[in-house]
Amino acid sequence: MAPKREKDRRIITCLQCFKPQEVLPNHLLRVCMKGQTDEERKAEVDRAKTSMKAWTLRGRTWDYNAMVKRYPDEASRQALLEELRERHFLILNDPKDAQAESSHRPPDAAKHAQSTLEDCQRVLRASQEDMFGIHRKLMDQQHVEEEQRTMFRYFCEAILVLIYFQRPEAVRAFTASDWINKTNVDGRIHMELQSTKQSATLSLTEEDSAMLETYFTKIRPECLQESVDDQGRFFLSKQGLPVVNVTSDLRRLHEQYDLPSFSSQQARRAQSTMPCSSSDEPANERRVRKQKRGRGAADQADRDFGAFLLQFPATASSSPPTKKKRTAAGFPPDRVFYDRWRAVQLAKREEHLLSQCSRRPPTISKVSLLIKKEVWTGNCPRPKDVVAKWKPFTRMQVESDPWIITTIQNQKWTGLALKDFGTKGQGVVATKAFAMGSIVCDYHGKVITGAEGRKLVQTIKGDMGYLFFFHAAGRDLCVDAETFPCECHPTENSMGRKINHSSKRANLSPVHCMMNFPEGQRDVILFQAKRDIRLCEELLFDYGVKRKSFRGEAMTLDWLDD
Ligand SMILES: C[S@@+](CC[C@H](N)C(=O)[O-])C[C@H]1O[C@@H](n2cnc3c(N)ncnc32)[C@H](O)[C@@H]1O
Repeated sequence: MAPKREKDRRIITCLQCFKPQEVLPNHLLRVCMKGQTDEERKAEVDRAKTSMKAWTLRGRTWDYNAMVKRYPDEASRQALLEELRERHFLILNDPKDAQAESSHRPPDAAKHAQSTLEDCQRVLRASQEDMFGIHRKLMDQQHVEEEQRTMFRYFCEAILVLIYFQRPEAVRAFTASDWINKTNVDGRIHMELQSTKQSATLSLTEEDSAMLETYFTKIRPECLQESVDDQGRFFLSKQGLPVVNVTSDLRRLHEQYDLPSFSSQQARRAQSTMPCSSSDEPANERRVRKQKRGRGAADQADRDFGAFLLQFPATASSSPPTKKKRTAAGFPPDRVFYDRWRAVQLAKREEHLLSQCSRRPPTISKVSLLIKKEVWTGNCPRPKDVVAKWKPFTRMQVESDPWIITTIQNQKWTGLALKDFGTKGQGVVATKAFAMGSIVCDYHGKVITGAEGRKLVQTIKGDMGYLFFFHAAGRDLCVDAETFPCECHPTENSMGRKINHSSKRANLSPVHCMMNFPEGQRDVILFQAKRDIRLCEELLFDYGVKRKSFRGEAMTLDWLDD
């Protein structure tokens, strides 16, 4: 029987003797800090709590696949693996488990013997391959049976219960908002379960997080129904109702794989009380494992994903390596690298599509059209994902963007119209919505730089006609705003120069760029949307006019985010 422990007591490691203590203050008082003051002991307790918290946040789960990548040497890796097992770390994708699957204990034996963590987590390993298959199908937007979707949800619930030791109640109460507010810290996904009575912080591996994300983005939205109150919960039934019984879900997952069922309580008990030492493994099982793990498998395990990518470059247009090709090249026959390869390709394809809509965010129909033009048979990005990933330009993209370069030359900016604003004269309005970060147009005119520009900056104050910018890129430069229409476009309305001033309602920022024109680089002032601009809104920028008596317009330029 498991030793009696108070229900929610947290074990904290004493940083003096490095032994875990149930009641650290008492331990310090009696043993490690006997002769010291209460304040010193209190400070020590705080120090130990902080250390424990940091350890919990960093996680105690190691992924064997990540270890293979980091420690290609088989012998050192095995030594590390043994050490970690002895210290009761949780090893994901442990090669030891793969062989243990077929020889699981019958239900009765599991009831009587104290369950190990491996027993409790067996269902995750047994179902992993199937779940990756469902994950892949969902990513490919292929049809996934209702039953498989439900199993995938059970699997995600089981991850939280059996790997992260959450109580069924906490999993039930887990909300979409908890998930949305997660953060990535050094490759671990930190998430606060705010909705539980005692808020808990989980530190998920990227792999586990990817499964939950797939549920969240591909399965959950299909369950949402307008007439059903989902209470903002993360896990929903196919009717869109919050899941009620996580324990039953777990049991059904076990039944599906013909495995004895393990409860969350058993998993927590196994985690806190059962050693998970390699010596638990019967000698004959170990031998069988060694025999099964032939030289080929060891070699495969030593190869990392980087080598896989070198062998099979993942570009937007490349075909995925078939199982035959993967195995012929000495890589594992399973789909772990294959799946990662497809994820890399998907990202490249999204990048490729986004590069064709760099100036402004695309619409879903535009992305769908772009995808149609490609000859991709599978692994197609979803238009709405592409739209969601659109980001404002980086400086480098802007400076070489062919559309912007051409449009500066021909002054045919789209989505802009002149409007009469009475006392302030004409102004420019948006005839289409511009998303924050979009390049709207340029401030057209001859740019005067160097000594001449500096002289103008110093002497021209008070003269109308020059919109002068100073200290752009560490230099003084002015734009001739007097010659209108400009010499290069005598018949065109240069929209940028018709934009009125507002310091409070400015929706554009002037930014300085060195545009890469075919004839060479040139200074250009572009207007970038400071925020989303609505249809029919007047475009305004801050002229930088500080005093009424000052008749010129001056400003320091912003920089585009790199
Ligand atoms: C670059 S032009 C803008 C276009 C100008 N409204 C026109 O009709 O040609 C700058 C001039 O517009 C007028 N202007 C711009 N913003 C204004 C404002 N907020 N209020 C009044 N006049 C303004 C001023 O006469 C200013 O010198």
